[in-house]
Amino acid sequence: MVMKVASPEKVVSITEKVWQRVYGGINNNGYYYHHHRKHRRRCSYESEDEYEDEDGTIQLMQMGAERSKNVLILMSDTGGGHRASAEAIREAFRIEFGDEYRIYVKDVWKEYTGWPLNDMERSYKFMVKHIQLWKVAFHSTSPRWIHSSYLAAIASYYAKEVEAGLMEYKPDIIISVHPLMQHIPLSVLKWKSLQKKVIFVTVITDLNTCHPTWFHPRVNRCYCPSKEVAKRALYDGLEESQIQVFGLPIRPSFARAVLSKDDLRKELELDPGLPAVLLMGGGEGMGPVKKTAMVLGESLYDNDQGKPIGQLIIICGRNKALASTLESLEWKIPVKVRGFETQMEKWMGACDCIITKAGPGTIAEALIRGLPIVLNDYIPGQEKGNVPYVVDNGAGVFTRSPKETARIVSEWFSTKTDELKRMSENALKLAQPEAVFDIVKDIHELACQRGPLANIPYDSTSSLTNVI
Ligand SMILES: CCCCCCCC/C=C\CCCCCCCC(=O)OC[C@H](CO[C@@H]1O[C@H](CO)[C@H](O)[C@H](O)[C@H]1O)OC(=O)CCCCCCC/C=C\CCCCCCCC
Ligand SMILES: O=c1ccn([C@@H]2O[C@H](COP(=O)(O)OP(=O)(O)O)[C@@H](O)[C@H]2O)c(=O)[nH]1
Repeated sequence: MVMKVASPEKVVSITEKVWQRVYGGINNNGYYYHHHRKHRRRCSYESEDEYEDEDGTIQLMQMGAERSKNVLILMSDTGGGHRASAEAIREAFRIEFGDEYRIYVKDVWKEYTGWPLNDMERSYKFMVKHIQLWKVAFHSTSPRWIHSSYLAAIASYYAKEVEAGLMEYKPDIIISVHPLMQHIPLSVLKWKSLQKKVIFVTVITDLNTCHPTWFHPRVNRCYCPSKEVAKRALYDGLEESQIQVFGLPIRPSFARAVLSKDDLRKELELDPGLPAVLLMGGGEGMGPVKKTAMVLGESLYDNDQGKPIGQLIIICGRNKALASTLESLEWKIPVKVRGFETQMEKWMGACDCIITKAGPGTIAEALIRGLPIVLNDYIPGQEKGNVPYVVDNGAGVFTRSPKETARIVSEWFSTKTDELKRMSENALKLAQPEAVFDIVKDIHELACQRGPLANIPYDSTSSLTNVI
């Protein structure tokens, strides 16, 4: 719908009225003069030609079409990967589309609901510490009838709170990057008759053996990071048209980093000449980090020559106890112990290989940096399949033994440098640095196909409490 008006003052007053009706306020950027085009990538229905007017009368796009679209990314800090992917998507939207999208990254469960939804971080940490418990929880909840009924019950119990949490951000698009954030919000959208208006997409952040809660038949798109996951999605009942395989979304700073290894080492105060191994365990510093560090501290020291053959960087993430224990130790080789780092692309860029548990985010980042990977642990269930993904593609090895890990890295730094090089090349072949851009462009396409903004009546829909 195009509205013609005689003067700018008039435009403002009509716009104001509509903004007030739909959003309860005035948005200064929410109206559109056809000579004022802000971003070349805007949806084609906003093209200048369509709205050209010979007499120069100012034309106004459909109300709200030029306002920023609200995108709500649902995540939880259960591990570090969901936040990292959410931030990657936010950054890619900003790079590709400027202020056309306003992005909110939120753990709506934590902010708005009660137990157990608001306590997932702690429960998850507890469960993965008692790994058998996690294994049972993961596998026993895999059948659809079990997780669907359980999540439906939670959805009804917390309907009002989830509704408030979602509606606060007035989303035009909802992106879930978490396995437990499909069913409940989609139920709420259905109850509010908003399903046809709000675009809902899932971005899966597990590379292979992901939990079936990721797959919900009512999503507009399900972005799978690998063909293996896409097969699972099809098997679980999603249509081919719902599935896209681009890769796991990694922060654009990884794809766009330009600094050389030498410069990074200078900046991070590392030894410029010694090969470097990065040791980590996801956002929470999990896995056999301490034991591995201690064995490496010995094996990377050449006793015959009385000098180190490598240096060690340990990133402990949010595990403060681990960081302070490691800091208190004496080392024969150069060692850097760090807590939670926000510029992982720099630390990875300064190193020659990595030792990590099989976290999908860390793996995908290491592949982009061409780092051969020693996988020293995995969480049963969702991380199990990441091991063959790396090993079968020749980008790394798997061993749970700290001694074996130390032996492998020492050889890579001395007698087997050719193997290190070959694995680095294989890692680069597997890398998908553009995935996050492909994902946001596809979401943008979906938004364009939906046409001008739907004027979603967030304020006027009846409360869920009347529906349930
Ligand atoms: C006989 C059966 C009775 C069923 C009763 C249900 C009891 C519910 C108890 C436990 C729930 C267990 C949930 C298992 C499904 C989780 C799916 C999954 O894959 O989760 C993974 C994430 C963390 O992922 C990390 O992400 C990284 C990605 O970058 C990376 O992959 C890393 O490797 C991963 O570790 O796990 C969670 O988020 C788990 C949250 C723990 C929830 C704690 C229990 C709280 C109870 C209920 C919450 C409501 C949801 C219940 C869902 C039940 C059905 C699935
Ligand atoms: O100090 C740290 C440690 C980890 N990470 C990031 O946290 C994510 C970890 O995700 P992964 O899937 O590997 O494991 P999870 O922590 O989810 O189990 C990766 O993007 C890491 O780069 C980070 O930014 N800073």
